[in-house]
Amino acid sequence: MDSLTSSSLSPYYHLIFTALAFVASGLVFLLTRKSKAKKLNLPPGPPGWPVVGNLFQVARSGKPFFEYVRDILLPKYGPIVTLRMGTRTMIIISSAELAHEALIEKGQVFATRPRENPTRIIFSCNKFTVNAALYGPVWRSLRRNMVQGMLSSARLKQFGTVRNVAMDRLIARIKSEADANNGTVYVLRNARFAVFCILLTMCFGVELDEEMIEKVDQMMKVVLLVLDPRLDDYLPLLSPFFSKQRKRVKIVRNEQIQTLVPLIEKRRSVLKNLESDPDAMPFSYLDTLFDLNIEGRKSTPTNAEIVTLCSEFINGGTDTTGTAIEWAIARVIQNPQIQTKLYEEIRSTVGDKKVEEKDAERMVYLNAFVKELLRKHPPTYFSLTHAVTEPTKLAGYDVPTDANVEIFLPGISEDPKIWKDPARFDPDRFLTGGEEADITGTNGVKMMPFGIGRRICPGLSMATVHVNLMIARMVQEFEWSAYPEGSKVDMGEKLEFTVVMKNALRAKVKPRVV
Ligand code: HEM
Repeated sequence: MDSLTSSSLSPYYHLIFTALAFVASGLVFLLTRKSKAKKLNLPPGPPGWPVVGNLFQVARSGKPFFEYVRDILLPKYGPIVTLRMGTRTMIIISSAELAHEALIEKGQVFATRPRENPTRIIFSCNKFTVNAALYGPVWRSLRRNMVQGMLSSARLKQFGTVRNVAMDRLIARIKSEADANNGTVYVLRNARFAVFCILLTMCFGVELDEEMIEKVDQMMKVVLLVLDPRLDDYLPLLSPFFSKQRKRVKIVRNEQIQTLVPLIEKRRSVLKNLESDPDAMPFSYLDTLFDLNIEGRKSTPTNAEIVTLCSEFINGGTDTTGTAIEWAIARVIQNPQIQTKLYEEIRSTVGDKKVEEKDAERMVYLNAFVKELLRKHPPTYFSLTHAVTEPTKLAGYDVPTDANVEIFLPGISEDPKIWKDPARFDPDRFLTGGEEADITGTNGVKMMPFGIGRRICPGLSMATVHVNLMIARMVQEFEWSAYPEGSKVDMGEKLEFTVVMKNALRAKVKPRVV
C-alpha cells in the first residue's frame, strides 16, 4: 500500500481545490450516468464527491492512512470497505476470513497487481520486479529466480558468514556509539544498517566500504521519497501541475542507475576470473540476473532492469527488518521480565559462547517473542496491493479488475474474535498449551505479517533468521533500558515506508558482564 498521508497531499491542497470544483461540476452529470450504467455491488464505504471521491476526506482527517482506516473506516463499515481515491477504487479488507477467501480460496484470481502510477512504472522498469509484476510468466520467472537463486535454505546457509560479519559489526557500532554518547544508542539506525550491509553483500557480491554503503543508502532513501504518492496519481487530469515533480523523478532514476551500474559492471568483470579479487564473494544475486531467462522473452535483463531488481532485493528487506528490531527492543525495555527470560534462554543454550543462528533457531522463547513481535508490530500495516485477474466476488460483493485490493494486517492480528487479549504483548501466548498461529496462513489465517498465498513474501525465512539472530545478539551483549532513565517508552507509531516508532527509539545499553 502506498504511504499516503494527509501531509503528502496538503502542499497541493489549495492550488488544486478551485480547479477541481470547476471540473467536478462539469463531470458530475456524466459520471453519475456512467456509474449507474455499471451497477456494481461494491462493498460499503463513505459517500464521496464526484471526481475526487473520498480523497479529501482522507486528507482532511489529518491522520495517516492506516489510522484513518483503523479508527474511522473499519468501526463504521466493517471488515470490507470501498474507498474511492480519485480515479482509483480501493477495496480494503481486514478480517481473517476475507483474507483467506481472497488469497487462499480464490488465490489465483487475487494474485495479480494493480495498474501502477507513472513514477512507479519508471522505477519498476515497467513492472519488471517480483513485487510489481502482473501474475504471469514474468512474475514466475523473476520470483523463481529470487527464491531458488538466493532465498532457498541451501543458499541461505551459504551466506552465514556474511551475517556473522554484519552481527559483529553491529555490536561494535553499538558499543562505540554508546561510548561516545553516555551509554545511549539509536536502535533503528543501527539495526537497519546491519541488515542493509548483509543485503548489499548478497546482492553485489562484495563487502562495500562505509562510504559506498552510505552513498547507496542515501540514494535509496531519495528513491523512496520520490515514490511517495502524489495527488496526480489519483487524479491524472491534474498532471499538468506536476511537471517539475516528473522531471525530478527522471533525475533521481538516472542517479540510481549511475550509482548502481558501476557495481554491476564490476561484478560482471570479476566473474570472468573470480580468483582475481580476494574480496569477491563466491556467489551473488547479480550472478543470477546476468543470464536470466524470462519466460516469453528472448533477451536477458538490461542494466536498467538489473538496477531495478537489485533495488527491490535490498529495499524489500532493509526497512522491514530494521523496523521489527526497533519494536523488539522497545518491548524488551518495556518488559524487563521478557528481557530476563530471553537472556536466560540464551545463557542456558550457549553459555559463554557467541550465539549463532543455529542456536537461535532452537530457542523456544525467542521464537515465541518474535512471533508476538510480528503479530503486534507487523512492519507494514498493509500487505502490498493486490488486484484481480478477472471480475470476481468477495464476501458476495463485486471486485472489479481495476480495484486496488488492500489487506489491513492489524485488523487480523488484533482481532478479539481470534485472539485472547489481543492488545497485550505476551510471547507466552505461543508457548505450550497457549495460542497458535501459522504465519504462512496454510493452516488458517490468524496473522499475516508476510502476506499469504501465492504472493507471500519470498524473504520470510531469511527475514526470520535476521530478526532472531539480531535480537539474540543484541540481548546477549547488552542490557537494554529506557532513556532517559526511568522513563516510559513512547509506543506511538508513524508511517514511513514501514510503521516505525513515532520518536525514534533511543535506548541505554550496558554491556553484560559474563
Ligand atoms: C521482517 C521482514 C519482512 C516483512 C515483514 C515483509 C513483508 C512482506 C509483505 C507483507 C509482502 C506482501 C505480500 C503480498 O503481496 O501479499 C512482501 C512481499 C515481498 N517481499 Fe517481503 N518482507 C520482509 C522481508 C523481505 C526480504 C528480506 C526480502 C528479500 C530480500 C523481501 C522481498 C519481498 C518481495 C520480492 C515481495 C513481493 C512478492 C511477490 O509479489 O511475489 N521481503 N513482504
